[in-house]
Amino acid sequence: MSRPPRKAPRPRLDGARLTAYDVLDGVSSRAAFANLLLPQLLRERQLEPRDAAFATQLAYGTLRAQGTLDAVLTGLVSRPLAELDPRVLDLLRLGAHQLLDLRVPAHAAVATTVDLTRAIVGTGASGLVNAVLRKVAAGGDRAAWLERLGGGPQERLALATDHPRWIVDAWRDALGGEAELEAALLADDTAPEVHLVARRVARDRLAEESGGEPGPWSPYAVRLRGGDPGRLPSVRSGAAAVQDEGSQLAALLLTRVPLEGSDTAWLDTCAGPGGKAGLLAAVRPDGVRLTAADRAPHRAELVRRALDGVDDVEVLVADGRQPPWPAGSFDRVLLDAPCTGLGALRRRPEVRWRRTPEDVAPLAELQTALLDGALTSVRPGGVVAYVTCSPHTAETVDVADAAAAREDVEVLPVAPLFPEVPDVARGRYGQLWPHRHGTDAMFMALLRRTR
Ligand SMILES: C[S@@+](CC[C@H](N)C(=O)[O-])C[C@H]1O[C@@H](n2cnc3c(N)ncnc32)[C@H](O)[C@@H]1O
Repeated sequence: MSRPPRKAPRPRLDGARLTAYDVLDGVSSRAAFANLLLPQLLRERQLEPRDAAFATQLAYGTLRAQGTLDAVLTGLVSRPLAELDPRVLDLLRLGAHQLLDLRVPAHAAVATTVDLTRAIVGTGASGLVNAVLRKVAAGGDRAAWLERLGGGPQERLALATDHPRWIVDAWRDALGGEAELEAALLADDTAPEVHLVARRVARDRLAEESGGEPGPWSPYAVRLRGGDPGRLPSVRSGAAAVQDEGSQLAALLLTRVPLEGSDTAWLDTCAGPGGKAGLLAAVRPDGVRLTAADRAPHRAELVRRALDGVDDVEVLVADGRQPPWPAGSFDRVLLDAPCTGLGALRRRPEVRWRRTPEDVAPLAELQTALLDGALTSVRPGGVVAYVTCSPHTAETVDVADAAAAREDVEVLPVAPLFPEVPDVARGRYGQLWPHRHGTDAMFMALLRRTR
């Protein structure tokens, strides 16, 4: 009996690099979100902590640096990058990131990427990857490549900080100049700390339980240095939750002014998945009923779960542009509007390359209609907090200014309501920044219906 021919041994693939590649592939071929896919793969594959950390660094770093990596690769392949097999492009980016941004020795970065290419795409492609990555290595480190790529100061800043040019321009506009621009862009490239919100547990007890520190701005915030918040008993019971300290301030803004007359009906008009509604439910005075609505049934379901067991709340599926409740039903309304999410780029490394300037105008139109709906929902004398996790002027100041131009609307300046938070004023409105406050870049406006 003849023995079957032995298969050539497959190179042992490096678990961290394979996992990073699978994240890049999920993002480019299925529009996956890296911050959801990566933890799932790490759980399934049970990588050693060191490998898991390396996979995270590789995947997030490659996704963030895509623009710079593509600028380098463009000159080294004979075809436009868009015409390459997308798997090959992801592998080239993964290899180039190790060569330019990490202290991985060139031979290791090239050899491991070639092995991956052979296993994932085939031998033919591995030759191309080998040749291109050798040219990347021969061109020196990131600084040398940036010098070679040239461009004007703004283009260089975009490449050096791994941001698309249009976002650099939007940041400059929102910051009012160059002074903090580079610091703001670099802060966007740093993984955020995990923040907790103490909803039905004392903040000090939560800090003790988690080993974290009280947050500097929100009286409910705890900032963690590490560890898995999902293991904490308070998080498991729903007494605490993961929530950026900036989002906590944005929800608290709604509560910071006294009202004349009734103050018993609060509305969160875009509530899914329920983070801010959870905090509002916890901090409202006795006798206040909270209504939380979302247009998407599955998002409303998430709100229902977030508020499970909480008294005096109602969760509805409703379109905030055409409120189904009578006009003037509420004393306070939070509108945490759908937006580009450009203020949370630290959390979602691929979003800066997925979003385009064309996304902004339709969102601004939706935000304007939602703010109109929120102002219809609030009674004369009541307040609307308009917040976004984007600092882009068209989604923030422009939307709020347009509403403020109505004769029945008055702007309540935000900064005096947060005396403990430095440098929060953006004119009459409020703006948090990662580089200033260690939070997402949340925008906040507070409007009162005068009649
Ligand atoms: C920024 S998220 C809200 C986050 C939420 N406030 C929190 O803290 O967890 C925006 C939400 O608006 C919802 N939305 C989008 N268009 C809407 C509309 N026309 N009416 C009501 N909700 C809408 C989306 O489904 C999404 O859940």
